[in-house]
Amino acid sequence: MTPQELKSLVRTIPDFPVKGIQFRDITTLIGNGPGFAATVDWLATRVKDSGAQAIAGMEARGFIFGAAVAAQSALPFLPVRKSGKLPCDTIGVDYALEYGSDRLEMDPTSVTAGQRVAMVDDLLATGGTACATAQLLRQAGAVVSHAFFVIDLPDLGGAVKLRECDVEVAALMEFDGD
Ligand SMILES: O=P(O)(O)OC[C@H]1O[C@H](OP(=O)(O)OP(=O)(O)O)[C@H](O)[C@@H]1O
Ligand SMILES: Nc1ncnc2[nH]cnc12
Repeated sequence: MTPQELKSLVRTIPDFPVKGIQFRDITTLIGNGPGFAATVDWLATRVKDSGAQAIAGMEARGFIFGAAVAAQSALPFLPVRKSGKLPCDTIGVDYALEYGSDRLEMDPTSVTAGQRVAMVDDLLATGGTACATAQLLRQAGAVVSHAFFVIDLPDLGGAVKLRECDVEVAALMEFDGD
């Protein structure tokens, strides 16, 4: 499937979760078997080329793609979770989103010192989630140099912000604000 065909599988819902947001919904993409497989293949190829030794995915939509890519690549998967979900001691970080704020936490012992960890998520908007995740992973001892997304919303500046945090970015498709 071409990137353009994959893009056509993403559904846009206006005014969700708040008025003025064009919500780019991957439900319809992952609901298409060949589309989901081609998306995971695209991500797995980039992860392999990056030399990553593990994949971190951000709850919740990052788990869908991150875990699939990790399993296909036979790499460890590190879940970066929303606040209060992990039963162990955690490290955490608060961050801002396109439509609010949140907190992410992880088990610091899930990373080994110097491990090269790539981030995988469904969508890059302001970059708040991915920058916060890079900060957490680095605090735990990881080397974080790459992030891979299905969707980038370039108007929101996430790729620029991530490069400022020394993270290289690649995305399968882009949506302009409209
Ligand atoms: O670049 P940013 O501005 O940080 O936005 C991108 C993040 O927003 C969405 O997650 P959300 O927090 O809505 O959670 P969900 O995956 O649980 O739906 C999306 O899955 C990314 O993780
Ligand atoms: N416009 C958007 N659509 C889907 N998920 C998002 N996460 C942040 N902004 C988003």
